[in-house]
Amino acid sequence: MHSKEQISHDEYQTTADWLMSQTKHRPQVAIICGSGLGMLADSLKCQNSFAYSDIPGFPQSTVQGHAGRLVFGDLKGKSCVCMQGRFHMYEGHSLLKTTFPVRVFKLMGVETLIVTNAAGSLADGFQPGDIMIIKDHINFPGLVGLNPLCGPNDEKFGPRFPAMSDCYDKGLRCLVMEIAKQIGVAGLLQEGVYAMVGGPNFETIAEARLLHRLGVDAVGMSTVPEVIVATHCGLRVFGLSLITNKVVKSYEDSDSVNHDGVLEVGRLRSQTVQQLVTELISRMEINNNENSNNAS
Ligand SMILES: O=P(O)(O)O[C@@H]1C[C@H](O)[C@@H](CO)O1
Ligand code: HPA
Repeated sequence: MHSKEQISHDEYQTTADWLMSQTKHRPQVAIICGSGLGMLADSLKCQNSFAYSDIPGFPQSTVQGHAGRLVFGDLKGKSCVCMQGRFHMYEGHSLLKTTFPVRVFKLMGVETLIVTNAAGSLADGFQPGDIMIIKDHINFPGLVGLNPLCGPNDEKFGPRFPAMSDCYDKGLRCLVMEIAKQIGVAGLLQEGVYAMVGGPNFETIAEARLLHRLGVDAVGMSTVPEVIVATHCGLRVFGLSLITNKVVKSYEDSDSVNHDGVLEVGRLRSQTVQQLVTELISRMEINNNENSNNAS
């Protein structure tokens, strides 16, 4: 059972200490790359990278389009760490394991987490290739008790009952809207609600209709556990979904979604996503509390 598994504070600290012994970078910003979005790491300068298989305590990526590499580097004067590949519940990882890197980042001094994902759209006005700023989420696994915060609470990371009503930072969302206007891609930008489902199968038509009626704008199989754990330990969060497909909602529709198509849209939009994230990092304010955090 997921909720019986525990990871001690010392285990997170061991991984953080190992990484800090292997790199001089002390990241302020962490980026998690969604399916097909691993190129976000390419803009980092003075890179140090580590295969997940070499990092003590790290799970392994098994999904195509998720390289399984942690890349440290500088971007526009900010120190960053980028996960080229994330962990999904459907791969068989517990939710604690899928979110393991987030707490490690916190212990390394990260203060802002940028999450990206590939997602299918339910909202009528969205098109494949659109980029949705996440303003809120619905945690479907969480509604049935699958939450990374289940089990004993580690007060050193955060409270037993954390608020989730403002987990996607409003200032960063407005900043990205502004950047999109300035770089001429505002027409691609949407804002909406992301819902996490367990996967790995894509939605049935009845499920798609249910999600649509519930007000979900985009659906995917990740991100929410990472955001919950990040919010719990006080990280500032920004999230975006690349809309890779429309979720089929009609029995008359002959379209169907597949992972190769998802990766293809990632490739097509990679430059725009990279530009938005790079400008965001460049312009965001950082507290400069070098490696100081209250989670240690
Ligand atoms: O890691 P993300 O959420 O970007 O991956 C999405 C959801 C599935 O893992 C996969 C389906 O194509 O892409
Ligand atoms: N559904 C769930 N996850 C996804 C989709 C989708 O349509 N597209 C990309 N990830």
